[in-house]
Amino acid sequence: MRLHVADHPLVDHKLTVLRDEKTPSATFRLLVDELVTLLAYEATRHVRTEPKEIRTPVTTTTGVRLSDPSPIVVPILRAGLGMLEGMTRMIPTAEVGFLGLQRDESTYEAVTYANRLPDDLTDRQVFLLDPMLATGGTLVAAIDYVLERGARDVTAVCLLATPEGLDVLEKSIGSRVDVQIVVAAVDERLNDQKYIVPGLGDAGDRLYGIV
Ligand SMILES: O=P(O)(O)OC[C@H]1O[C@H](OP(=O)(O)OP(=O)(O)O)[C@H](O)[C@@H]1O
Ligand SMILES: O=c1cc[nH]c(=O)[nH]1
Ligand SMILES: [Mg+2]
Repeated sequence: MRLHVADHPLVDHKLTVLRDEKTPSATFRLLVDELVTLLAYEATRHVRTEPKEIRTPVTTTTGVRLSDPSPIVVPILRAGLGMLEGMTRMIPTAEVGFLGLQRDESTYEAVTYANRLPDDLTDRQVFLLDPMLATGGTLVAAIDYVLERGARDVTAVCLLATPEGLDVLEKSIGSRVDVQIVVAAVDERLNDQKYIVPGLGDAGDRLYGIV
């Protein structure tokens, strides 16, 4: 497993506003979108390209274009939906699949309630989007899901992670496939309710306002 933690003052600034409990949903949504755009730069460093001949006003030259088959971007509902627009703006040819996973409030286990993904993900680059990597249960379930469908090139883009969650991910997934995790920050720990500390609260509720 490869972990990349963004180290950039703009990311830190936006994250601080995001964490503030006084930040309203409208601003929160905007900031999530902006943060994903910044993280996408690193997350797509190895996006597949192929050569493309073009003619400039001066000469012909060989550039690149995003390869076929196109990458597939998968927001994990609900909160991951807030990251979709920012990511597809960066990869306009990407296809979009959906995974609905919700953490059970008493067992903290991830329960799958929806999926709309191609059956065959062989040779597809997959970008999973979820702002919160807390216990790691949700991301492990999502990665297992795409691995079962043949994906081998998987990048997860998250805003916050915990050391505990990253540990779970490494133990569960790390030996099976080389997954890349791109995060804005790794926070201190989980609290007794398995919330990220200092964190930003419930990302889905803060994005969409419905508890
Ligand atoms: O690492 P974990 O301990 O599994 O927790 C992380 C998950 O919890 C949140 O989703 P939630 O279950 O609140 O669903 P929501 O996005 O619909 O609010 C978050 O968006 C992650 O998907
Ligand atoms: O802190 C947390 C943990 C899980 N899910 C969230 O939305 N926030
Ligand atoms: Mg939630």
